[in-house]
Amino acid sequence: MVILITGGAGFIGSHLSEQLLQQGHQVVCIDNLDEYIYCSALKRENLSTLAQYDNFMFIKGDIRDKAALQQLLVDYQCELVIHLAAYAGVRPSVMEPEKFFEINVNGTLAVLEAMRKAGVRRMIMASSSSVYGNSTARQFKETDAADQPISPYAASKRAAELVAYSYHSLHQFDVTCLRLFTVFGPRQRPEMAIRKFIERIQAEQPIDVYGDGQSIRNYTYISDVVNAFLKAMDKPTGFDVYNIAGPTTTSLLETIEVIEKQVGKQSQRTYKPEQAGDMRQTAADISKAQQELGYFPQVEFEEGISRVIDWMMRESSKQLPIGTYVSGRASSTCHKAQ
Ligand SMILES: O=C(O)[C@H]1O[C@H](OP(=O)(O)OP(=O)(O)OC[C@H]2O[C@@H](n3ccc(=O)[nH]c3=O)[C@H](O)[C@@H]2O)[C@H](O)[C@@H](O)[C@H]1O
Repeated sequence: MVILITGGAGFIGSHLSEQLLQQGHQVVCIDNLDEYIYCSALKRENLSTLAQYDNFMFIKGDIRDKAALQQLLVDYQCELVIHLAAYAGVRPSVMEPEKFFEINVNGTLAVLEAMRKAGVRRMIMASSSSVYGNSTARQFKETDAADQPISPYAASKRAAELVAYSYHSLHQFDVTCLRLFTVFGPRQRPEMAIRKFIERIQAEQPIDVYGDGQSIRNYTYISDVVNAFLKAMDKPTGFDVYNIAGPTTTSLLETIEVIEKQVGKQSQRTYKPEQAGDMRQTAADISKAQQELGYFPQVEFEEGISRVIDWMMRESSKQLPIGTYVSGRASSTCHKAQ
């Protein structure tokens, strides 16, 4: 199958592309190698892995360029779009909401419109656990209301789902939205907690702990997320949303303890106020994905952490720059995470 992946140079996109290429699919990746959330050198490194495959094609471009996107879809005779391009990150979205809406909502609309004009009507898109807001439900279900987002990022992801629904309704698009729960693994974005914590604990530098440490996350290992996308490709028609999450939940303090144990060092913790836009807890009911997609997460949290640490040890020998979000723009020098 010929598949167009938006945002294919990023963390999830590069892992998914690799699997699809290994399965013999032709992958056309469009990515603007943006520097906003983190350094593009890391995305170029991801691309270098994919460039080894003959069935991989990379186009540096912006998803809002509808004409170019339409041309790509036609030229390569794409049958499916996997839409991952987005500004990610709850906390930066509070500071610059317009940017998040411009890419996550208008960008999604541009992709859908280009698809309509090119006659491609199948999309799988990455949504987010954040759409559930601070719901008091013990485990979020797809049938729960998702109309009280607590960050612009969450609102933008929910809006993208709704725009996609309108294309399903008006133009008979088949759309599958995967609501991903805090994904982690090798190539993870540098400003996300797990990567930041491992790096800083290893380097014996202090870590910031937001709130009282009791917030809860249902972390999901990257290979389980890739598997969810592959399963969704077999799902035939209609419009659906699915929770995609790992097997367990952990509190922030438990997460830090697991990392300390595996790194073999104690953290130096600086407690900071709870961050605006941060969810208190995420926990998924994944029974719909189990029943309808056959999605069963395989990687336990501790095993996932151990794999990330192994990867980071291997990477540190390459001395790659580490970019991060710094007050509204990626650090221009792309040095150490803040
Ligand atoms: O599921 C999602 O939809 C989202 O998952 C992710 O968001 P979060 O669950 O907030 O992950 P992440 O930043 O790793 O913080 C984890 C915990 O560490 C705490 N945290 C974080 C950093 C830090 O320095 N200190 C800290 O205490 C922090 O307060 C939090 O309690 C994606 O970033 C987002 O793009 C989106 O995809």
